[in-house]
Amino acid sequence: MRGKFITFEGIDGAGKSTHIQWLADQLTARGKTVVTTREPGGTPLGEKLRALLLAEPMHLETEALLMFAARREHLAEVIEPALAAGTWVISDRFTDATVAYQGGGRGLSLDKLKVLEDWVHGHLQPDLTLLFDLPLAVAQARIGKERILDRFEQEEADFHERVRQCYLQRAGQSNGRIRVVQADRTVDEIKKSIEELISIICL
Ligand SMILES: Nc1ncnc2c1ncn2[C@@H]1O[C@H](COP(=O)(O)OP(=O)(O)OP(=O)(O)O)[C@@H](O)[C@H]1O
Ligand SMILES: Cc1cn([C@H]2C[C@H](O)[C@@H](COP(=O)(O)O)O2)c(=O)[nH]c1=O
Repeated sequence: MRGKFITFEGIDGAGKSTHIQWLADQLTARGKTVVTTREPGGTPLGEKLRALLLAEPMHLETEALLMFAARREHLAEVIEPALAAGTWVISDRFTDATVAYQGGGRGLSLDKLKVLEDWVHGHLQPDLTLLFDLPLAVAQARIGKERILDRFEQEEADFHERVRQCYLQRAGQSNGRIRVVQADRTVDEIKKSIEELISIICL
């Protein structure tokens, strides 16, 4: 049987990474074979593109095209073969991030992004997307202390607010694919919500 494709989304510092390995362990305990991965990245070429994307200033369309180039490679080398082999794939970000960051944050035309989405994975969408949502101030307080900020994390508050609102808008239009997880709660409370949401597609 084909594996399931689960993605985690949210503004920077929302808590995605904290919960991804935990979910992988939960699914493994239920007998699933699971691979965890991330975007941009997930392949040797994708990781090189990630390093450029997170550090080098570039035109916003170049940024969107490189996100999709890395994604094309990721789909071909990791995601599609894994799903076909019955492995579950959990990805830290996917195309919803491009819509939220390059569309909502930077203002790139959503019509152009839709063309790229249809081209690169018109046949495939995540089975479930967990959107970690929380106030920007909470996310920034969490990451502020511990990181050298990358090119996206260094953007002004308005940028991140637009990203957050774009994610929420897309969730509302997703026919239930994108589930909002209230992320300004304790890790244990969030894990409980994730368990409930995952049981929907584990049945
Ligand atoms: N529910 C929570 N309550 C308090 N702190 C949390 C919670 N979830 C995560 N954190 C902490 O917040 C910080 C950011 O979490 P994490 O790295 O998981 O976020 P992220 O969404 O993966 O961020 P990014 O997209 O920027 O990589 C970490 O220090 C983590 O330990
Ligand atoms: C896939 C994708 C990512 N981004 C941005 C969002 C984040 O700021 C970084 C990735 O860093 P993370 O710590 O691994 O979350 O890249 C983007 O702007 N567009 C995308 O499509």
